[in-house]
Amino acid sequence: MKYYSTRDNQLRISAAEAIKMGLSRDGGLLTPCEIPQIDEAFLKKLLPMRYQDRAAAVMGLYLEDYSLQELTAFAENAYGPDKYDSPAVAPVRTVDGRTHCLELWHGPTSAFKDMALQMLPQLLSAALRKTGEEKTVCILVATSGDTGKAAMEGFADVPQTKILVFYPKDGVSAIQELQMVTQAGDNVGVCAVVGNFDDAQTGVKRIFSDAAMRETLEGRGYFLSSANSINWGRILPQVIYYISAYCDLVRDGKLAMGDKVNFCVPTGNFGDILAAYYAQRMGLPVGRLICASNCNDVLTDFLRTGVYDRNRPFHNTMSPSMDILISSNLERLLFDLSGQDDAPVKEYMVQLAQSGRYEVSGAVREKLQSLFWGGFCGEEDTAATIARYYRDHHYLIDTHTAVAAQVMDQYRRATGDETVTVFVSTASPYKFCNHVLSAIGETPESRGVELIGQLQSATGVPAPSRLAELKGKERRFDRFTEKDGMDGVVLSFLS
Ligand SMILES: N[C@@H](CCOP(=O)(O)O)C(=O)O
Repeated sequence: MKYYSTRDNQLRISAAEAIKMGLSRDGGLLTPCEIPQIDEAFLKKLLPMRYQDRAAAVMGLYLEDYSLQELTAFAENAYGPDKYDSPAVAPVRTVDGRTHCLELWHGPTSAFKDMALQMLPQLLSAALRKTGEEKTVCILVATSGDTGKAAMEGFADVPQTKILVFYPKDGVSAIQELQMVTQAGDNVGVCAVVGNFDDAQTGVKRIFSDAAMRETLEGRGYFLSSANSINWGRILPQVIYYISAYCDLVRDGKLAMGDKVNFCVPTGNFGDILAAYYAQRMGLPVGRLICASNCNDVLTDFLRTGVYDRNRPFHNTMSPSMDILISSNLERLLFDLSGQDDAPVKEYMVQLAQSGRYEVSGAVREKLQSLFWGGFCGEEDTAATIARYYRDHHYLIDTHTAVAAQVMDQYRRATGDETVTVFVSTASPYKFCNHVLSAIGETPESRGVELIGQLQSATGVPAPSRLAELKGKERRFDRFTEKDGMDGVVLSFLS
């Protein structure tokens, strides 16, 4: 299967090349030319399998230039017991008869990003071999908190790679920041940007498409790629867990094969919910995709009106990983809903860059609204939802998961839809101890990593060991830059 770009549907490159490049040279997102179809027979085969084997089977549908043997080995490495504290890898926890929670934070950095970022370095290293690449790849990452740490954890000391992460100064949680600035590895770098996540992501994308920068780096033996969800090698491993969750529900008698399920996904960059959309496009019986935002509600408005308008205040919230107003992966959805026509997509993206706003055609809006439903959850409701889940279910959820849980309720009230719904839990509550403690009625007694013990004592819920181990770790990075200085940081990192 070949890959093309959302801004050039005549392009044809292999999966290995797409993963190696990360982003198309034309600024578009690399996307499979066909969506492989799955049926009940395929799902039945997956039912008794472990997550690792399901992962290899699903990825094999898209990555024709990788053998099943390779993919199986990658999945064993990515999701083994040395990495995941749950043998199920992505367990589905039942809240009530028609509500389940897909927990995606059992990996090494306690966020859903591990699900893809324990896999991507292996796919990328193989891509370097398969394409005969001799230069070193430098992965540039923009993060609003979770991707940066997960990407560094995955790429640390991987041969022929370097990784540089930009995060918004004062825009991530204390524990997310500590996770990043204490990262081990000789090939890693971290830099705060004075600005928000959109500034960091726009800066990274600008560097990617800067021909002069590319030439300079080539002369030094480097080329750039991405570990953000703009890389297809990030999205594909995320498709797996939606299919796997469905199989778990059927296997455990919570759903009959063929019955539809809704997914409610907290999302900022639109990558996680896009993966659910691909699962649905492949033939997974999915009803509605519920897109949950915090008060950075640009996606809610877009799904309700067809107008994307980022000209609005940027809020720093207690769910910082979703503090985003430019959602990169929407571009893949628009391309698909436009019948894989690159012309309208290019036009939307030019308008977005020039005025921060675009409006999709009536036909695209109708398709969007039949597939998706958007809602947002403010700060008070986020805290109240954490408190409610803890009180009613003794279930401790993080701020992002709470946004999803609350928007799921809004959806049910607004539509009366009683379809079984899985809401997605994207991070451990221990990454956001201060807000979680306050939400459950405790007064945080200190800050940052010091609060892990307090949350554990207050709730009896065990903290992920890797987070507990952060205490006392040496801070290796303290660099920061204005957004205009990001190029200089890249050049000095790759000097
Ligand atoms: N929520 C992200 C922001 C980047 O999104 P990605 O899915 O494109 O990597 C984060 O936590 O960094």
